[in-house]
Amino acid sequence: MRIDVVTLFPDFMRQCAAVGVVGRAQQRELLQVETWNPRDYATDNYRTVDGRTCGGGPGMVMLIEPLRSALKAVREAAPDPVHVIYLSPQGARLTQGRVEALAKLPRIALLCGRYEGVDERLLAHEVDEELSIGDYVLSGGELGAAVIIDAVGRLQDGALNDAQSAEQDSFSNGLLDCPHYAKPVHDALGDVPDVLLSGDHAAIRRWRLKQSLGRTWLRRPDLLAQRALDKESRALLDEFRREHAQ
Ligand SMILES: CN1CCN(c2ccccc2CNc2ccc(C(N)=O)cn2)CC1
Repeated sequence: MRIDVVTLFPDFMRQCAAVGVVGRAQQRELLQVETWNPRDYATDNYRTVDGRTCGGGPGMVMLIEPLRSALKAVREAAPDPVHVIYLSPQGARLTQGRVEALAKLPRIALLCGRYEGVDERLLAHEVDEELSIGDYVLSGGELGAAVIIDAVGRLQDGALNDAQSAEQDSFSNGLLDCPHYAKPVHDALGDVPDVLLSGDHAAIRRWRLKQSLGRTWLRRPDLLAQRALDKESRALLDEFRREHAQ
């Protein structure tokens, strides 16, 4: 998969994509992340990328031309069609379901707004989808772009050594993750639950599922409401709720 990022901070974006699982996915050529700086496509001597807000008001707006030229260069850089995403507080909330759909595309481009945002005419003609990573205000779209690069990059085939970890990820099965423990088995902070030391893998799987269900019920009942539970899960959640009520 190829991801092109249009941003005034290319070094920052390249660093975000160079570390960890995503960096390794790039080394394995499972993922390619390229950056494009609108300033390189500004035609005036001052490399201007922003303009005064029409109608008055504080702040500046990103100009059409440098962005349009940068996106043209993005499209021409490779044959596959590009799905252009704009990160903004006005976008649809990003979910794991949307991430999984995006991860299947051959190419996406991430347009990162700064200042007060981008000229609406550019958005209307060049952007396919507007996404928000959450209901809060950031100084630019780059952190949203970094989130998408990571969430989509780690899902590329071969990016994760243990395919299961992608499956067992919280949100992949619509539930919050269960607790995790490492040695020492006994610590001043407490002990590792016995079941995890039992070697009984069926019991361990049930315990983890019960913990995921219980935590989701306690912390994110909205997620539980979205999910049909099978017989086993309903029984485990009832058990958890009985224990929790006592
Ligand atoms: C003070 N203004 C700065 C510019 N900003 C703005 C406006 C439009 C587009 C991009 C931005 C960049 N900011 C973002 C971007 C994304 C998110 C998100 N939730 O995904 C939050 N913030 C609006 C606020």
